[in-house]
Amino acid sequence: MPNLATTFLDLPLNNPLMNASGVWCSVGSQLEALQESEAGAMVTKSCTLQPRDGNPEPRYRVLNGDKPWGSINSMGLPNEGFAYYLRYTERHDYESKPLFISISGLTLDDNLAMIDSLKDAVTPAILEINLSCPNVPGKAQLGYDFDAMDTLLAEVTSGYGQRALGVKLPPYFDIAHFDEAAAILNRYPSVAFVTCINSIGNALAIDIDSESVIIKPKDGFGGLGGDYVLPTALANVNAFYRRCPEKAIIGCGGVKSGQEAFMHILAGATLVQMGTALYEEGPSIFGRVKAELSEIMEKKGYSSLSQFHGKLKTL
Ligand SMILES: O=C1NC(=O)NC(C(=O)O)N1
Repeated sequence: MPNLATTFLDLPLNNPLMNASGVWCSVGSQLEALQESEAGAMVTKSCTLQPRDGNPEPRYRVLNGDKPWGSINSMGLPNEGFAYYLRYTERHDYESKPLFISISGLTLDDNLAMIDSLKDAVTPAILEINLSCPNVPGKAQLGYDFDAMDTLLAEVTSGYGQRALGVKLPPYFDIAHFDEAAAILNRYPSVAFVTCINSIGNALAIDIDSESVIIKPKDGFGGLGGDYVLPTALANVNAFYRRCPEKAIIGCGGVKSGQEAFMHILAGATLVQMGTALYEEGPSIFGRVKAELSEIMEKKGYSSLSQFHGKLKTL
């Protein structure tokens, strides 16, 4: 029986699967469901300092109906506010699985205020800073502004006392951008992990019958997830895996079965997050994907993740 156990930042996990921030993790009942699920770890919804309602609905849709190829969303960072998730970090059962807390401050000061409280709380929760929400009207994705990202990381790593933290990146599509983003990240040793990718920002889905967009915010422009983004997600995982040998990579994007989880791990991901597929199937997905990954490993004769982690072959 293959062993799906792994470690992340020296913490033991019984498997590499977890939710993507934003999916099934905004309120206590969802977080408790993840706690009870077979996920190996879990992350909270990216929070802002104050609670937010987010964008008007409809703001999430699956694409191509009965056989959905993915999703489009423009949630707009709806969340209960930082204090709510900080309170959850105080009641999480860390023995059962690690917890990540995701923050997405609307300003640098908001991010620094949240980090200061987190540092004082001395919580075991692992900080993932979201640099890539594409859906707050008027707010550019930090991950696409390299100077701003560099400034933020300098302030944040120092504000967090050089404690290990990670960043959630947008997808990049140019080798020069992989090089430049990795060069910035490598200047910050306390950036211990990189989560690739967030949704592909500002896609546009059209319904031919109504001749209309299908989500309300931003004239229908929203982040793309699901099958559509798998090749881009794998490329970003592998690009940062190659460029950041001292950092762990968390893969996110297009994972709906053991197959894509295997691909992400082969490409260099230590942990694998699920978004769209979790949104549609619910937390039972973790048991299914665990079994599928285990079956693939069995067939290939792998008894542990380390036997194929990062071992993607080239031609
Ligand atoms: O970082 C984010 N990525 C998304 O695709 N959607 C959410 C959101 O809109 O809140 N945030």
